[in-house]
Amino acid sequence: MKRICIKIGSNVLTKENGELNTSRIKNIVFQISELHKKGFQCILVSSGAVAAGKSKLSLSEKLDTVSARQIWSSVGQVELLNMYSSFLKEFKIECAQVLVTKQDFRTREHYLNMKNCLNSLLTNSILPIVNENDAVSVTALMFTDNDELSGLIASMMDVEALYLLSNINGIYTGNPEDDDSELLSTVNGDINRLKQFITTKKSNFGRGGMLTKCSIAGRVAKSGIPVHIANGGVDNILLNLINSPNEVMHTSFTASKKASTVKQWLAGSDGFEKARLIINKGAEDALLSAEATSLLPIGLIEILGEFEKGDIIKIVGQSGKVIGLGKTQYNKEKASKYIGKSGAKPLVHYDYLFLY
Ligand SMILES: Nc1ncnc2c1ncn2[C@@H]1O[C@H](COP(=O)(O)OP(=O)(O)O)[C@@H](O)[C@H]1O
Ligand SMILES: N[C@@H](CCC(=O)OP(=O)(O)O)C(=O)O
Repeated sequence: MKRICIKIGSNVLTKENGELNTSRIKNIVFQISELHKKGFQCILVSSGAVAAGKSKLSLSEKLDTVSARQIWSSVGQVELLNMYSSFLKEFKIECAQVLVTKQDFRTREHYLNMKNCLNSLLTNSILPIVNENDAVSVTALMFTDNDELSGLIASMMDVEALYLLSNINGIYTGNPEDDDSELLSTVNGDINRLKQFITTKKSNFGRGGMLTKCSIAGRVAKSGIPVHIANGGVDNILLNLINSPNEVMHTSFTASKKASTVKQWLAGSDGFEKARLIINKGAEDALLSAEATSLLPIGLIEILGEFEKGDIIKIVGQSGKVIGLGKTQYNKEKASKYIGKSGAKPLVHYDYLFLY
């Protein structure tokens, strides 16, 4: 069964004034129904709630931005799901609303509950429509945007591909409006070179911007899932991307070797680390070499924060470069005794290490 995750940005789903774009949503639903007929399982991560609510409700300017966003998103979400649900019914497809927060990815229990729910929906041919629970997810607890959420869902559900549908054809080598900017068709590996091309400009209701989109696409591709950025405003873009990708303007992030489910989980755990381990150059070179290498305490310079056995930690080089995320084999107290010393077993075993 081919399983894919499709993320659709606010600007694809709404008109300039923020109202939901019914013809666009109808075409998206049509494409999903066609994919269902071809045996695809689809997970839809849909933005658009805040925009839809904003177009419906004008609020007092005195109202603080958090409350305004909570009102708009909770009212807009009703509009959004109602529209999806009524259009899907024409194809005899049921949909389900799944609202999540970043915290739900922090605890293994919530993570597995979410995974079980999505698997159960998919095996019953129900379309899960996932969005951030903006009613409770405010300030620090938020995802950067639904690109991040869709990357976490893609890793968690081990999909065949992640499609990020935006209001742009893909990543350009400069300002997309400039004639001499070219569309990048493929991105292999290191995404740092893309940063020179990307401006902080966002679409009207966009939250994260292209830089966020790229870093998430790069991480998901590194964990073994191909990612495609394309223009959701083009009719049948998804069907064309899947059926004849070479004829469609888009940017594809080539997937590395598929990581294990544990590594996929670690890949999505950025921000949930309990501590940071500063490692020396020798350890950094060893971890980043072609050899499968575990992190030994002899390579540690400093431990910032507390951790217990089994906690997630972030590994950082002396230069400040983030090397990866890992799950510890023992706690900080024991690790501290072995900093810079040989003779201890690996603090992070290779099987529980995700390298950027
Ligand atoms: N080099 C670039 N190539 C393509 N888009 C870019 C680039 N630099 C900045 N952008 C901007 O990124 C926007 C898409 O990001 P975002 O607003 O977060 O979209 P979405 O709402 O779909 O997540 C585009 O509308 C474009 O204005
Ligand atoms: N939960 C928010 C998502 C905001 C968001 O990530 O928007 P976008 O950057 O357009 O995908 C909403 O539904 O409006």
